[in-house]
Amino acid sequence: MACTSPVIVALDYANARDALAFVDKVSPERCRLKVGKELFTAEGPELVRELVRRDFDVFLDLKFHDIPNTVAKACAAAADLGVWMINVHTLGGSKMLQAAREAVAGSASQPLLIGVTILTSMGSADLHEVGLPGEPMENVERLAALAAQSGLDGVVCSPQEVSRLRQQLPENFQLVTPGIRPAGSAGGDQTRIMTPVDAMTAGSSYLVIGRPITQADDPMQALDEIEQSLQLAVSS
Ligand SMILES: O=C(O)c1cc(=O)[nH]c(=O)n1[C@@H]1O[C@H](COP(=O)(O)O)[C@@H](O)[C@H]1O
Repeated sequence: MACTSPVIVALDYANARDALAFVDKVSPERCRLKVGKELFTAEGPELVRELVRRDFDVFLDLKFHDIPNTVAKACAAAADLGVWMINVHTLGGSKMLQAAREAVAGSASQPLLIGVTILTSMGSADLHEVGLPGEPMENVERLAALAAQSGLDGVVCSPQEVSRLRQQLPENFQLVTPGIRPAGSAGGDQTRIMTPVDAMTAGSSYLVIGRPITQADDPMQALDEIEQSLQLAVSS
């Protein structure tokens, strides 16, 4: 049975043992899983293959950002792992994005190819520091349009930009949103945040959620409460 939940749990654990202790308690129908830089650097592709073998939809979040040739080869290697979704940085520019698109199109498994716009940890002061003028919203709009023109399947953005992007981009364009914080949970290093229900109401396709689940005293209860809030919102 395919997963119908929008929740992608970010497995930001230091090692496979800790990650699998969480994974053992969930099923592929219940949620999707994200493997990012910490876990991948520690454990490599074998853990990714194991999650794919267990039938999970895996988002391999390595945010490739390099010259077009290197990114294309990295995307092809990521696609060969059989993952469901991969990502690249849109700030790599259209030539890099198109090279990534061609590489994924030529792969056997053809994962969804998603472009990171402006990291959800960044506010306007952080953008100005690196020479990007304006507010996060206008930068995200510009980079999302570039991703769409370059043939990507969607973008990573904050939930705060979703309702604007939904008016500008094709209906099937995937809006993948980290920066999700249930009411009362710590923001941590995230700047542009929203609750799970508000993000879905705005039009997010997927909610990427890490610490509010993985660092909770009871991760399964935290996941359960998020799921229940989403179900309540749908039925009300
Ligand atoms: O590409 C991502 O997944 C990503 C992009 C972004 O702009 N912001 C962002 O937080 N992420 C990832 O989403 C996850 C969010 O984790 P929490 O802040 O713990 O919920 C982390 O694994 C980040 O690496």
